[in-house]
Amino acid sequence: MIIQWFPGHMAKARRQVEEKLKLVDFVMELVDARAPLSSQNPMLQQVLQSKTKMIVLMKRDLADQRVTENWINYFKDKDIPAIAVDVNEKTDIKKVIQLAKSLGQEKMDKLMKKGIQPRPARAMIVGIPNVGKSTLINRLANKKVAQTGDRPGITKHQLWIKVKKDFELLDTPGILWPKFEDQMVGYRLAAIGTIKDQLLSLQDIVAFVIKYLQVHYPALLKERFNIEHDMEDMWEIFELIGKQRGALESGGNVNLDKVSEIVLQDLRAGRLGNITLESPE
Ligand SMILES: Nc1nc2c(ncn2[C@@H]2O[C@H](COP(=O)(O)OP(=O)(O)OP(=O)(O)O)[C@@H](O)[C@H]2O)c(=O)[nH]1
Repeated sequence: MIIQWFPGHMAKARRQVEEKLKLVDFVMELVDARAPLSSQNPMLQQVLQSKTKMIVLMKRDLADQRVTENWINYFKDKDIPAIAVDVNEKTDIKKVIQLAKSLGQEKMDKLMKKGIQPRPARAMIVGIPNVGKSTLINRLANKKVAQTGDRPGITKHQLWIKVKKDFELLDTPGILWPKFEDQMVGYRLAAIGTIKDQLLSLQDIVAFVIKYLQVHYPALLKERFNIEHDMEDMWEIFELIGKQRGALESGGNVNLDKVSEIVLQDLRAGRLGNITLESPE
């Protein structure tokens, strides 16, 4: 597999997350609802150790709702509270706050039993690049929310966002790298736009997507590109799409990279329909 993060980079990211973890009671791990396992960080569990976490499946508006429900049950079976979110839905944001408050409350109850004074529960958001960390923080902060100010002895500029009177959020998320051990993971992450297209062959990513759609979403593929689920010749498929969408070179040949971009743009924008690229089964 050609994708590599510099080990130094990873170590630094991990250290930064570990530092911030000391400040919080629980963690909100953001994953992409279109590929919830592939977009998890492989080392987060080790980093978290016994810290409580909840999972937020982001971008549910682009994912397949039925599969998203399966994923929520999958995590719940592992005793991890999970919730799916479209950041543009206010009710989703409210549900995140409710769930976070209940986790925070559990934590506070435990601390109070040990004689510690009640205080707001604190959480941080972690996730791989582009999963929606900043957007969710902004929605939770809801702009008018006051920030509680620097706390001494902690990295400068680190602020607590007061989401509710009993729930505060660290204003900077923890960024962790995705896992690349498996080529399929790479394809899924590239398809949803988490990793740069240049890291894998654009045409390979699209061939992966088309094969997946032929098996799992044949009707959507047929509707958007008029491609049958049993068409095997990838060259023919690319040609068909290229001709439909005018992705041609000067000599009239189909431009394969242009076709690839069209398919990926359609997929990422949800124009193909609601699609999830991996299932719990
Ligand atoms: N459709 C949809 N798009 C979303 C959702 N949440 C975030 N996005 C989009 O995803 C993209 C990435 O969001 P960011 O908040 O910048 O992601 P991030 O995790 O902070 O990214 P890094 O700064 O790279 O670590 C943006 O274009 C957001 O608008 C969602 O629920 N639905």
